[in-house]
Amino acid sequence: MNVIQCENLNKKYSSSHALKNLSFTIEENKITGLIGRNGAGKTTLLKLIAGFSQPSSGKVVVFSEVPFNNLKVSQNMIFIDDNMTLPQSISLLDILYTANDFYENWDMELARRLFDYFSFNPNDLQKNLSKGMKSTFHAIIGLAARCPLTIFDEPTTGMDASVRKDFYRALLKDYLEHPRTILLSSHHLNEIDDLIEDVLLIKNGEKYLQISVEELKQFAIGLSGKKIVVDEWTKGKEIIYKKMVGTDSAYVVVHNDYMKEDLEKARLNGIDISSVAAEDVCVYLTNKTKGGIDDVFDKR
Ligand SMILES: Nc1ncnc2c1ncn2[C@@H]1O[C@H](COP(=O)(O)OP(=O)(O)OP(=O)(O)O)[C@@H](O)[C@H]1O
Repeated sequence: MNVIQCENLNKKYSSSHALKNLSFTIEENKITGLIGRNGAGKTTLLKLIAGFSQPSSGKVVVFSEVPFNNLKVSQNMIFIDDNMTLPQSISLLDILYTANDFYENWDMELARRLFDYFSFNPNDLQKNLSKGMKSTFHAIIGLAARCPLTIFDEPTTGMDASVRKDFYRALLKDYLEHPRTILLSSHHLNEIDDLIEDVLLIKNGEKYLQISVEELKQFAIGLSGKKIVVDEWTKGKEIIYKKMVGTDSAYVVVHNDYMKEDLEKARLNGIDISSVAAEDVCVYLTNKTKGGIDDVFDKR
């Protein structure tokens, strides 16, 4: 069953066209990573799904309903980001007890355990937390609420590496015990590629790719060697990234649609063939130019 369905979704602001004709579906009980560069439209899309804003045109359907101002959607969904508005004058612990009354599936024991594990002071106020602690507290709410649709928009902002790891591990463990539909936007695909099942990659407000992480890991290969030989073996291929190495060698990333035998032949011709990490594939695919930042310097 699809929990989210978007059809030709557009969102225009006065100065920008943030989402352009986005169409996709998200299945129930999957963790999907929403990946895209700064300004790609991730937050805009997540807010439309959450029902916080309305599309300029096109359709967004969540739990078979239009999410804007919709009680069924808001009862079954939680949206976690670093701007969450929480009561400013009640203590952190009281916020958790308030959430306990609000969310049907709330697990107070899990919330307390995580709260203690991350060394929160029950009497602190949310407004006095550091940036990373605030994100961690919001993440606890997102996990313990166990909403059928859980949206995390850049949930790890400000968290240090160790807390980020703990959070992702907690998310995975809890998801395995209590499967639900989770949408997670992140700039760090390398940190979540063991966690998410599918990737929705958006570029300049458009859907670029929606595939499983496993497929993404096979999507591209890197060929390196003498430029003249690499050029020959990548002729007519979809080039995703290209850089010169030294004066006469090159590293080229291409969409992997080679036959096994051809790759063997390329190896015999002195080409080194390597896999490309899922995160790098996304970075290359969403680069403005094939050479990335190197092009700024090479064209002087
Ligand atoms: N309220 C707004 N008014 C005008 N433009 C907006 C507004 N919100 C977002 N935008 C524009 O829409 C585009 C997409 O922004 P959005 O915040 O959705 O991107 P993002 O992928 O979440 O970026 P980041 O990774 O930097 O958080 C950007 O060009 C942004 O400037």
